[in-house]
Order: sequence, then C-alpha cells, then structure tokens
Amino acid sequence: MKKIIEFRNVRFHWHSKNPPLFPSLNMQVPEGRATALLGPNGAGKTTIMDLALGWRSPQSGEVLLQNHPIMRWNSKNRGQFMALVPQDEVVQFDYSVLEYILLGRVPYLPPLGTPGAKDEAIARDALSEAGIDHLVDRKVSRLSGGEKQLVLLARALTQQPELLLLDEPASHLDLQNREKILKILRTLKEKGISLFFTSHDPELVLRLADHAILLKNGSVIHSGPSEKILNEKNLTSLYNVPVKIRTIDKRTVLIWGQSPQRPE
Ligand SMILES: Nc1ncnc2c1ncn2[C@@H]1O[C@H](COP(=O)(O)OP(=O)(O)OP(=O)(O)O)[C@@H](O)[C@H]1O
Repeated sequence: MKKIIEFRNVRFHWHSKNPPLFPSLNMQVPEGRATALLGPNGAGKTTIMDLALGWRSPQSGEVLLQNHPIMRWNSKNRGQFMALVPQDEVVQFDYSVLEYILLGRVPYLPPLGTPGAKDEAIARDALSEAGIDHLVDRKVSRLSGGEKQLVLLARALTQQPELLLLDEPASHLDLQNREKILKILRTLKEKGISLFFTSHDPELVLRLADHAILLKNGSVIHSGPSEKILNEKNLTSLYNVPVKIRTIDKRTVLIWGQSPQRPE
C-alpha cells in the first residue's frame, strides 16, 4: 500500500497545561483510495485535517506527505498538491461565487498575479462539476449552508489537487445533493485522486470509503479496508451506542440506538 499521508508518533496538545489530544498518534492514509476518518464529536478529526495540511505543527512526531515531512513542502507545491473542503468558512470580503472559487487558483499564480482566462475556464468547469453554474454571480455571504458547501467543493476542485481532504462534506446537503456529491467524489476517485474525509453520515461512508480509520480517545483504534473495519462491533464501541448493519434493497444501511419498546 502506497501511503499519501502518514502520522508518526504525533503528539499534539492545544494548551500545554491540558493533557494532549493525541499522546502518540500513528496513522496512514493510502494513495488513490477514499479513506474515511470516523470518530465521536471532539475526537480530533478536524485537528487531524489541520495537521495533515501543515496548518498546525505537532509538539513532537512527524506528519509526512508522500513520505516527505509536510513542513518541508513549500506552500505553493502544497497548494497544488492538496485541497481542503472545510465544514464551513468565514468569508471576510463580499466575494461573488466566481471570485471566491478563483481563490483556488492562487497556488498556480505568480506572486501578486491575477487569474487569467485559463484560470476562469477551470473555475467555471468546477462550478459545472459541482452542479452550481446558476450561483456564479451570487454573493457568497448570502448563500444557504448547502449552497456554500457546494461552492467550497468547487473551489477545492479549481485547485486541481491530487489529494482532496473533506471535513464533513455532506453535513449541510439535502438528499439529492448528497447523491450528487457522492457521484462527484466517486468520479474523482476513479480519476486517481486520493480522498480523505471525515463524516458522521454512515451511509456516505459505507457507499464511498474503501479504507477507514476509527479514532477514539486520542488514538486510532482500528484502521484498514472499510469492509473489514466498518462492522457492528467496531462501530458500537466507537460511538458507545448499539449499531446494527443490514442490507435493504441491496444497500447496506446502519441502524443505531436502542430499538423502540413495544407497547404492552
Ligand atoms: N483552537 C482550539 N483551541 C483549543 N481547543 C480546541 C481548538 N480547536 C479544537 N479544540 C478542541 O480539540 C478537540 C478536538 O476538536 P476537533 O474539532 O478536532 O474534533 P472533531 O473530531 O472534528 O469533532 P466534531 O465531530 O464535533 O466536528 C475538541 O475537544 C475541541 O474542543
């Protein structure tokens, strides 16, 4: 298995007086696959994304991108190689959707350079890929949560990354848009782009991931091919709630929580 991201004995704390979030985290994300990172709220999934992007540094240990320490990558190469679809983002200026998406071209521009016709064509293609051409002239600050999530995806596609990180990519999306994002992400995977995503949506995970990493109490408790890892026992212990896996209409679905009591 060729790895695209590796965490080696990563120790990370937010405040030195508190116990570390990760005392010694070891984790590998395979290249060319879709890898899901699962864990309860507060387990540290977003922090792992930040560390993988080189936006935060561990107190000790190493984060490697394609076997090279992330901190040795220059920001331009890193920006061309990997992109993030965040859960949400505060937008500082009154950008139109097109202007905002063009920010994805920054790693390809010379210092103080402005995007040209080719960059705009790439941005418009990304808008179409995300199915949001109609939003092109809208103000980002006035979009709905779901519309903005698709815009963040389009911006990441404009970066033309080899590795796409996604933090809860479907959290604001309705059922139709969930189907759409699933299709887009599968197509990216078929093109050989590595995906690393967090999700609390078991359906999305089961239908997209071929590799899974389960995170709890500061360490990886299970990691491997998703069909092996995503079983009732592991998911029950991950979330501390009974989980059952069933097949309905040839689809694998998760049922969680206690069954309702039958009335006497
Ligand atoms: N900037 C920060 N300063 C201090 N603590 C932080 C900061 N950001 C996150 N934390 C803490 O680090 C822990 C992990 O947070 P993180 O957002 O990585 O979890 P998560 O697994 O992504 O959670 P969720 O599923 O709820 O999105 C949490 O306890 C959180 O409160």
